[in-house]
Amino acid sequence: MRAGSGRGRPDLDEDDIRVRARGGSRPRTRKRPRHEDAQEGFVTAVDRGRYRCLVNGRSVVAMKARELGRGSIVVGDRVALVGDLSGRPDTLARVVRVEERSSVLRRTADDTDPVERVIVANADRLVIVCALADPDPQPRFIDRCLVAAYDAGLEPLLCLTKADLAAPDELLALYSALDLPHVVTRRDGDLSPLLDHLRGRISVLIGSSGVGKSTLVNLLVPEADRAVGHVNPVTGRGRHTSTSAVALPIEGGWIIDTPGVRSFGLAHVEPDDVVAGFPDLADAVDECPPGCTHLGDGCALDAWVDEGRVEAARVVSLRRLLAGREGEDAAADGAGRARS
Ligand SMILES: Nc1nc2c(ncn2[C@@H]2O[C@H](COP(=O)(O)OP(=O)(O)OP(=O)(O)O)[C@@H](O)[C@H]2O)c(=O)[nH]1
Ligand SMILES: [Zn+2]
Repeated sequence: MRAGSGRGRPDLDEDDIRVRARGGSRPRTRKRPRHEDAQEGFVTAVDRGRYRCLVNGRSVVAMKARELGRGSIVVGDRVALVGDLSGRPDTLARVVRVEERSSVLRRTADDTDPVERVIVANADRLVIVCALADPDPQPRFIDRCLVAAYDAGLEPLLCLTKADLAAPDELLALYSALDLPHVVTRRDGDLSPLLDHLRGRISVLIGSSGVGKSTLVNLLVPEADRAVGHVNPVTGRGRHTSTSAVALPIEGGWIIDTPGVRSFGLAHVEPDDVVAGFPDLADAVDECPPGCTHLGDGCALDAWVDEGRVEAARVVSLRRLLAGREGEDAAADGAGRARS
């Protein structure tokens, strides 16, 4: 609801891609105009062409220099700025350079915007937040996020919330073959295991509606006060915001909250890289005939399921992602249901 509301259809940025686009999805080096006096900054929020950046410990609002063209600037970007860097109210600096990105995450295309847009740059960890109950856990959502994380080169962390309502064992069993780091949280529980994973890192939080993301962020970064949600993170004024990601400082690192981001797009991910998100199925897939789509006859996964050597649920999940990649709506279904 927040994402995209109130904005017209903006022009495509050069690093946004149509759902069916192939290739060209890797981070790229940008042109570098000279600005000797430019200062380094870190983008913490983006709203309607204004960028909030942390520069020398000060929070500065900036616009994009014309010479940067159509390329996007997103939360997590490392940028160079010139102009008024005082951070005083109603001042505006200029971003003159975007440094090469070490990773990019794209949100899913959806009905209102058929383009997978880059929403976060330079993250190194994806925290997949999933409730153990209320709403029920959604392994397909987790699997989709795992594929996105591995593809983007982010380390996944499974964060299972609401352990006071249900035990994590059944869900964890599904991922036991994966060597997937996880933490379990509960109401009034100890958050230090989670904090240990976040310290000094750039972590992105993703999860369906109601799983407890805001609750976690408010406990981890009390001054962020995410429950309020009506203060524009860029201008600081009380206007409803259309932002889709905000970086909050946490113990030498950043935690990036993604309100309104339903899931991450996979349309640009090659089938082999989707399969790579299921390392527990790798040995089975090795026995597939050359060029196997894993969706039709002769796929070795069927035999492995019949022989009880892999979890049927995992194969179903992989196939849903592979089949749904062309029409992202189908694949996003698992993630979308909990939102409605
Ligand atoms: N029992 C229990 N309830 C929790 C826990 N964490 C959060 N909740 C409750 O779950 C509900 C949803 O929590 P939020 O933090 O708003 O969830 P969210 O993921 O931010 O949801 P959206 O803002 O819709 O994306 C609230 O009523 C919380 O109080 C928990 O560990 N245990
Ligand atoms: Zn196969």
